[in-house]
Amino acid sequence: MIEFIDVHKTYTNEVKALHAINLKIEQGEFVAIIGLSGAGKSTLLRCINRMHDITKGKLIVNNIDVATLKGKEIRRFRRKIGMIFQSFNLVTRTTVLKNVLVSFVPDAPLWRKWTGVFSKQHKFQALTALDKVGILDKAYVRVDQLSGGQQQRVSLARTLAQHPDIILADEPIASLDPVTSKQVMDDLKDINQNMEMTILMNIHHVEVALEYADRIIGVRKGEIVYDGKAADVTQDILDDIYGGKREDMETIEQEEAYV
Ligand SMILES: Nc1ncnc2c1ncn2[C@@H]1O[C@H](COP(=O)(O)OP(=O)(O)OP(=O)(O)O)[C@@H](O)[C@H]1O
Repeated sequence: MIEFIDVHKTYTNEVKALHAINLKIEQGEFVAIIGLSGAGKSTLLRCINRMHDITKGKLIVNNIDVATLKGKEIRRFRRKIGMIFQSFNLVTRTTVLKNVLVSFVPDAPLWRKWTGVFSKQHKFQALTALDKVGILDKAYVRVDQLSGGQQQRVSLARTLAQHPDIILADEPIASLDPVTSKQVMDDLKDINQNMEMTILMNIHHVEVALEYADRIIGVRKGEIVYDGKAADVTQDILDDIYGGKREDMETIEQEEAYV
């Protein structure tokens, strides 16, 4: 479970990115975080695996108080939290398989890291993950010879090979065409349903968020303004998340009342 208890995040430049966030996400949920650019979506996601430190409140992930982790504990903790990015974060000049095997590096003995020799078991796990996302046939192909969608699948396979409890997806389809986006979203849904991994995703494509996620969290100016079922999201709710149109309307109505 992921639990935010009155979490605040202020960056060193005084930008208040998160304000009084209270949130509980149960294991196995598929959640999409939506909101305008700069609303705080990435910050919220990146606090979960301690890429950013929170400045106030408490953040509990799988019964661990994230702020108390130090050094090696952070690395161990992160192994249970996979992350995929808009930019895929792959080493493009090497093979797909080697990119997936990298997920085992923290566990590998030092000599294996130096020589790049991985155990049969790790290779089997990496190939299984590639099979799971439908690109087993690309295992020995260099990443720079793959399409964007295939590269995102490699990144997903690398995450799956870790067997995480949680997958954080930061704009996973932002640089993909609609057809490839659908394949990646189908993969995420399948992983969520069949492997019971929690998926927490930042996304600008509202229609995709509503189609795939079970729960929507709407963030505006660092605050949660909607938290509920995707099926219950209305146009009014979207207007509220994206720019406070309703507030503007109320102001206009009040001004008109004075004329
Ligand atoms: N490392 C940082 N240092 C200082 N300020 C930051 C940093 N990262 C983000 N911010 C600021 O914090 C606020 C929230 O940013 P964040 O990236 O979380 O928003 P977002 O909703 O993910 O935006 P986008 O959709 O454009 O990715 C913004 O005002 C941003 O400029």
